[in-house]
This record gives sequence, structure tokens and C-alpha cells, in this order.
Amino acid sequence: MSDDSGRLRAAIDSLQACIYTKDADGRYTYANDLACALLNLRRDEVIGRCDHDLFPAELADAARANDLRVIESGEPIVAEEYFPFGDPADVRCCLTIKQPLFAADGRADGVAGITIDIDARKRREQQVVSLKNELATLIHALPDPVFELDLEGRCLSYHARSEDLLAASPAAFLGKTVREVLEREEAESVLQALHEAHETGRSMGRQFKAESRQGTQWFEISVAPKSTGGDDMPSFIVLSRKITPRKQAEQTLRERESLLRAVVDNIPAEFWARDLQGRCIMENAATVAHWGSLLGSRVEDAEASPEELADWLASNRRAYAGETVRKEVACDIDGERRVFQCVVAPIRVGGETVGICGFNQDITERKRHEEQIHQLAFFDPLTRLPNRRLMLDRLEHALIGSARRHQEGALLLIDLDHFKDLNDTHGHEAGDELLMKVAARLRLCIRQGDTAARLGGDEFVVILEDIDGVVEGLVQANAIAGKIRDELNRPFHLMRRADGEAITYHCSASIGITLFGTQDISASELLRRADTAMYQAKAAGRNTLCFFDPAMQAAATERAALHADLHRALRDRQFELHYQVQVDEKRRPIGAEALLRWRHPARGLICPSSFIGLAEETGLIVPIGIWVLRTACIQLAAWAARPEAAHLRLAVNVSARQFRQAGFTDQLRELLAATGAPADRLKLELTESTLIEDAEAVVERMEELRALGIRFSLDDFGTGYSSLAYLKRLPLSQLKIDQSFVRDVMSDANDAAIVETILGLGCSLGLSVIAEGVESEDQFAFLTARGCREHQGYLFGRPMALRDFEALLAVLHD
Ligand SMILES: Nc1nc2c(ncn2[C@@H]2O[C@H](COP(=O)(O)OP(=O)(O)OP(=O)(O)O)[C@@H](O)[C@H]2O)c(=O)[nH]1
Repeated sequence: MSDDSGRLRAAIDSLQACIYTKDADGRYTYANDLACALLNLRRDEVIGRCDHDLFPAELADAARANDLRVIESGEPIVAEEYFPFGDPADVRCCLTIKQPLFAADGRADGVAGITIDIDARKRREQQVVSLKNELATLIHALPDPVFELDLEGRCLSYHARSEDLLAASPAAFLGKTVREVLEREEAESVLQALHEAHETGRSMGRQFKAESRQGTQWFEISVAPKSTGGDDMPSFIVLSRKITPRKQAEQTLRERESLLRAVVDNIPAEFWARDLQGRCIMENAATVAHWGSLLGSRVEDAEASPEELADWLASNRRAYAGETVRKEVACDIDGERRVFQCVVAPIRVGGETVGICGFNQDITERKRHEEQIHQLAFFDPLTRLPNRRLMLDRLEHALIGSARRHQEGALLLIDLDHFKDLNDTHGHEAGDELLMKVAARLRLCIRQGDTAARLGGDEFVVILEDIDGVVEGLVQANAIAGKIRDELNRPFHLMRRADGEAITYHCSASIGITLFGTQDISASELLRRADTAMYQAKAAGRNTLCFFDPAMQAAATERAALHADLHRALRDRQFELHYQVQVDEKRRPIGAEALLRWRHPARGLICPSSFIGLAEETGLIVPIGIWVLRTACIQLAAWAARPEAAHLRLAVNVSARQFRQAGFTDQLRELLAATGAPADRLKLELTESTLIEDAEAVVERMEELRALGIRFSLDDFGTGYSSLAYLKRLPLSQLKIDQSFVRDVMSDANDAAIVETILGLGCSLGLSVIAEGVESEDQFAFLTARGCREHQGYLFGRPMALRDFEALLAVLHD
């Protein structure tokens, strides 16, 4: 071996790659130091062995196959082979270059090989490959296109799952800069993102838009620098997300918001909205102008009265619960009463309440106008009375109501007499003034619930409602019509506009009256009847009342005449007292009941039943009653002076109206004092109906009178409904059995039982009992047998004039 080959050999031996030769059978004929070291064998232990001796069969097979390929082909190969060095588990990837070794005859009879451990590199390569695969998968899975751009925005590559996600076909942007592809402003946005990523490592959220065939498309980009080795031009991975739908939704939202704002700011109402915590989240200028800004505040924070707060909170609660609340609220603003129409409603999203909102609309003016319109439509502008339309409406209602409630009503048509003359003489203004003053007086003549209306011209109407019974209707209609006539007859003081001079005007009116009740009759027919009656009143000489129905007219005329007669009777002393004797069980006179009689100059003696009703209605009962009491007291005083009559008691009927009159006790006290009548001989007869109303006042009045010494007898006992408990509280001294029970006491077991019960009751209450209407000996015997000690009736004497009564007394005494 030459020096050179020796040095070569030494170099090969120590080369940091495994170098070896093998013969045709695969036996090692040479292995360098590294190969031996890796096999952990000495060189002489390697030489002569084959791969199957040194490595697992599978690996050895692969190496041998490579060897054979080289020997058979005579060509070198480069292959990867796997060998464990040292640790059998650590199989490493090696790059092997195998070269054929040729014999002298030119046949390949061996292999020379170099094997380098490339395991680490191989692993790195595999990692890179799998990383690449993962990346590719990832990119493929990305919903958004990915671009690679350089710092100038030039598109170097792209990946998109679908071209739909791009604004243009790839040809339009590949290799081009964004400035070439996009509008200037949009391109700047992308470039800013690239520079931002370049400087800070990333950029997110920048947006740009591009025109496409589908219209404007919006994109949002995320940019990250792509790491490149060395000084290459930096490039960037750009994820571009198509956000056109979102942008459109945002745009729609903005438009809606603007619309809402425009509506809210321009509606002529206060608007507010509150969240679930009750805080104000929206308001309009009108709200701010009225309340100051409410934003962020709650209802409880408002400066309002506790009642107002409670009212608002209650409405809000209902709205939170899903209800739309509507209400009218009145409040004082700058000293002026204003009315608001308020609506509070829930705000719902997907069926769930997320807050509430409200509108407060100032409707003061509208209300005023409505009121004005209502006034114009339904009221007479001159007199402010209901006009014909409203009157007809009320009349219809009155007709329906009276039929339903079984009540009577009356329609009065009032036409001023000779009104035209006033106009002609003193001018229209004076006429107007009279009409206004007539209206005012009409109002004073009617009760609440009744209607006075102006029909037109000088015609007025009065509707009276809720009257019990036809007779009462007749009486009331007549009374009110009379009152109206009298009121209108009082002089009017008017101003003559022409010269401002005051004039005194004597007015009269003709009044037609018709009644309505349960009968089926229309409003217009009723008006026609009242009109007819009014013309009759005109025809009868004016300043007159006339009923439509002749029978009613007759009844009304009769009552009116009776009324006038009663007045006259009082004045002319036409009343008399008659006396009906009261006896004890031995028929001895113990007193009398004083009974009123009217000695009418034309009609003769009239019983109270014919005139007491009217006297009560008209209030004449009070002066008549006083006359009765005074006469009775005078008589008692006269009897007191006569020994044979001093014991007699006088029973006097007292009407409820008189009994309740303020000052009745004083009147009686004065009467007793003035006449000198013994009070304990005076017996007031009261009916149950007198006692039943306002029990406290009745008991008080009775106690006052009893304190004067006066006694009480309960008239008509058994016909009313007084409870025993109530009767016990009354300071009575006597019960009077009503003559209706006495009449049939012998024939009707019921009446007999009632009489017995009353007698028993009197006994247990410590009251005397007197029977009235005793007409037969049988009745007398029956009553005395059952303990009745006092009696009154035809059997002992009819009611009679004083002289006859006193004659009767003498007879009974004898
Ligand atoms: N001042 C005034 N006069 C009115 C108004 N409306 C109608 N009149 C007049 O009232 C008068 C009504 O007259 P009439 O009721 O027909 O007759 P009268 O003079 O009252 O006579 P008699 O009713 O028959 O007693 C007419 O002269 C109308 O011009 C009004 O609003 N103001």
C-alpha cells in the first residue's frame, strides 16, 4: 500500500459515516471505525459476518435486497435503510449509498456502501410533513378564505373552499396588490391591517368592502405575519371573513334605530322605556322637557306625591306582567291642570318581556275641544241647557228606564207667552237675556236627575223621572209645573241693550204636561202630546198648566182646587174636631179620640181620608196638625176644670211629617203652657210607619215629649212590620188594635189569634191595649174576656161634634 492509500484508508476508517464493503454473499469484507463502534464490535468480529448475523431479520432482508439490486444491476443506488445501533429498540433511519464492486472479469461481486445516520433529520422531515398535512386540513376546514399577501398587499396565494366566499375570481387578484383590486379607501384599510400585523404581530377586525356581481360585499380580516427565514420580503396570512349578512343586519339595525329615534323624537307625546330593573333606558325630548332627563333613574326616584308614585308603580307592574295599561292622568303643570292620556306597555322579545315603555300624551286641548264639541252638539249655546237632541236622548232613556223600574215620569213643555212682543219692543238682546234667566229659574225648579232643556225659540222642556205611581206623577208634575209657572211669574229685570235701560218684565208661560210610565210610547209622540197640551194651555188663556189626558186634567184640576180650598179652610176656620168616645171594660167613658173634620161650605162635612194625602204632599199637614193639637189642648183644659170630665184623655193623631218637624216639642210645650191643658191627659197616636224611619231620632223625640208628661199610643198596631226589639225601646203607653182585626174577630180565627197575641204582648210589655172599631156586643165580650180593658167603636159612640159628645158623656155617666 502506498503512502497515499494508507492515508486514504486511515481517513476512511475514521470518517463520521459508516463505510463498509461486502462480498457477493453479503459478508462484510471491510467496516470502518464508526461502523464497528456503532455495532459495538471489533473489526475482526464484523468482517466475515453478514447483516443477518448483526441485525433483526426484517432489517437485514431490506439491506440484503438493496445489496443484490446493486450487484445485479451493476448500478449504484441511494436508499434508506434502518439499523439499530447499540440499543436494539433504537432503530434509526440511515441514508445508504451503495456502489457495486467489480471483479476482474467485470462482474459485480460485491458492494461498497456508505451509511449515514439521518434519523434526526428524517424525524424532522416527518414532523414537517405531518405539520403541513395538519395545516392543509386546517386550512381546508376553515370557513373563510385564506390569503397570503406581502407588505404591499400583493396576493401571493390563496385558499378558499368556495369561490362564493371571494369578492372576485382568483384571476382578478392573484399576483395583484390590493390597491389594484380595491377602492382606494378599502385598500388602505387592508394595508393598515398588514402594517399593524407587521408591527405588532397581528391585526384583527379591520373591515373592507368590495364590489361583486352580487353587489357590495363586506369582509373582516385577521392578519398574522408569516414567518420567513432571513431577509425575505415579509408576507402575511390573511383570513378574510365575509360579513356581508352581518353588515346588512347592522345596517338594518341602525336604520331601525334611526327610525325609532325619529319616531320617538317626533311623536307629539312623552316617550320613555325602562329595563327590567325599572331604570329608564330611553326617553325623548318631550319627556326631558317635562320631567328632566329620566335616563338611569327609576320611578321611585321621581319627585311626585306618594299617590302618584303608587299609581305609576301599579301601572308599571301590570305592564311588566304583560298587560297594556291605558289611563288618563290629570296633573298640575305650572299651575295649570292638564290631562294626559298614558299608555304603558310591555316590550317583548321572542315572547319574553324585557322591559316596558310608555307614552304620555297631553290631551288637555283635545279634551277641551271634545268638551266644546259636546257642548255645541248637545247644549244650547245661549242658555247652556241641553238642546233638543240631548233632550230627546234623555227622554228615550227616561222612557226605557221608567218602564223597567215601573216608575212614572212626566214631560212638561213650557212656552213663554207673547215672547215675540218682548223681542219687538225691547230688542232681541232683551229677549235673549230673558231666555237665559228663564233657563236659570227652570234649573232651580227641578230636582237633581230631572232635565230642563231648551227645545228652541221660547220653548223649554222639563223631564221628571222616577216618580212612584200615576197619582204621585200627577201630583208632582202638577206641583212642579205650578212652581215653574209661579217662578216665571216673578218679575224679570232685563237690560234694554239699545239704551242700556233696565226694564222689569212680567213673564208668563203656558205649560203642557203629559205623563209616561209603563205604557209603550215613543219620545216624539210624547212631545206631540205635551205640545197639544201646551196649546190647550195657550187656548185657555195662557199662564196656565194643561194635562194632555182629560182625566188627568180633571184629577189635577180637582187636586189644585182642593189645595186652594185647604188653604182657605185653614184661613176660614172650616176645620172641626169630632170626638169618639173611648170606654173601659164597664163601658165607662175614659176619654176620646179627636178626629178632624172639614166642614166644606159647598161639599159639606169631609172626612180626613179625602184631603190628608194632599195636605201631607203639600206640607199643609203641619199647620192643620197644629190647629188640631191646639184645639185638643183647649178642650182638655176645659174638661180639666169640670170634675165629671177631668179624668178624660184625648187621643190625637200626629202625622209623621209633623212629628219629625224641628221644634215640634217646643210647639207642644208652648201649647200646653198657653192652654193650661194637663199634659198627662194628652195621648199622641203614632203609626208604625212614623216610627220606623230613623229610629234614633224618633226615640229621642218621644223621650222629649214624654218628659213633658205626654203619652203615646201606637195606632193600627199589627198592620206594620215593627220588630218587637224595636217596640221595646219606644216609650209607649198603649197599643191600639187596628179595627181590621176587630171587625172579623168573631169569624176569622186568624184575626182572633192576632188580637189575642196583641193583648198578650201588651200585657208582657206593660202596655195598655185599646181595641178600635168595636161594633157588636160579641166583639166587646170577646175582647173583655181576653183582658182588653179599653174600647172604642160604634157600639159606644160614633165620632161626633163636641156638644153631642158631651151629651153622650152625661148619658154614659148616668
Ligand atoms: N231673542 C230671541 N228670540 C228668539 C230666539 N229664538 C226664537 N226667538 C223668537 O221667539 C219668538 C217665538 O214666538 P212664539 O212662541 O211663536 O210666539 P209668542 O210671541 O211667544 O206667542 P205665544 O207663544 O203664542 O204666546 C219668535 O219671535 C222668534 O223670533 C232667540 O234665541 N232669541
